[in-house]
Amino acid sequence: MSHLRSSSPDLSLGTRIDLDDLAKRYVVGDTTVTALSDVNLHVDETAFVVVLGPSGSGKTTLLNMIGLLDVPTEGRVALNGLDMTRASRREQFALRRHTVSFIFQTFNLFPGLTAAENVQFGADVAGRPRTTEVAHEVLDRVGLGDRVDHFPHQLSGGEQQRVAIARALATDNPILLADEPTGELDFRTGVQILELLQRQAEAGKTVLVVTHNREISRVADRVIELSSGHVVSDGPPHGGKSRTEDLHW
Ligand SMILES: Nc1ncnc2c1ncn2[C@@H]1O[C@H](COP(=O)(O)OP(=O)(O)OP(=O)(O)O)[C@@H](O)[C@H]1O
Repeated sequence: MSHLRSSSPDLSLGTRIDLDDLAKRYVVGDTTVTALSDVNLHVDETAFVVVLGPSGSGKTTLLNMIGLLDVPTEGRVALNGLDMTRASRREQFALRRHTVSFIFQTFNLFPGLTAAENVQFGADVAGRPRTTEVAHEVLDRVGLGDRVDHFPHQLSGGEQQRVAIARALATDNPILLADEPTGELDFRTGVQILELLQRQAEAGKTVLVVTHNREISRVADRVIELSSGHVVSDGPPHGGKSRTEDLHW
């Protein structure tokens, strides 16, 4: 994989995710936990994709595989057609840096940095030029142009999640991976965050949201349902895609 250079701008172009015959097993003492098995998944559209499943079904493990944060026990993970299971750590680092961005349930902002500095950090990590301008531009885009100098503790939960989304957008990476991004938020704020994520998919990103909340899956373009580490269904939401106004939880 010598074509994979750490600073290659080509790496950020695609949004294709391929998981082939994937399995992940954890060995703890005498017990082997199968977190994922026989997973075959292909995402090559820019879309709002929801991975739905109950607690322990393997959602976070799946996200970690796609985000190259962990390696599978069996099978293949490819991003933009590049087989990451055969790549060196350095090559994985390069691809991760230019392809995926993460959004977490608990926001994971740096408490000692302002909103703008948190977002600028994302742009810096991705090696983008003019990161101060980028930070202000994306904070404007998520509706926080008037909060740039606020620290996380001076922001509401929803605003903190917007900063986290802005930090992910500041990387300009094509795939956004969000683990229960509305889990800490009240219903109304959660819906606003979903709308913001939907807009990113409409603007050309692949947005993959992991949740146990079936209601959220109603507004997805595609729902991948996990049960005990298996993909049990994959397609548009039952009854068609709903509008966020029709959600209740
Ligand atoms: N590092 C680990 N070591 C051992 N077992 C693990 C590890 N990580 C996850 N597991 C197990 O793998 C299974 C899947 O875990 P995972 O966190 O992916 O599920 P999840 O669907 O994201 O759950 P939740 O919604 O509760 O976060 C669970 O049975 C869990 O106990």
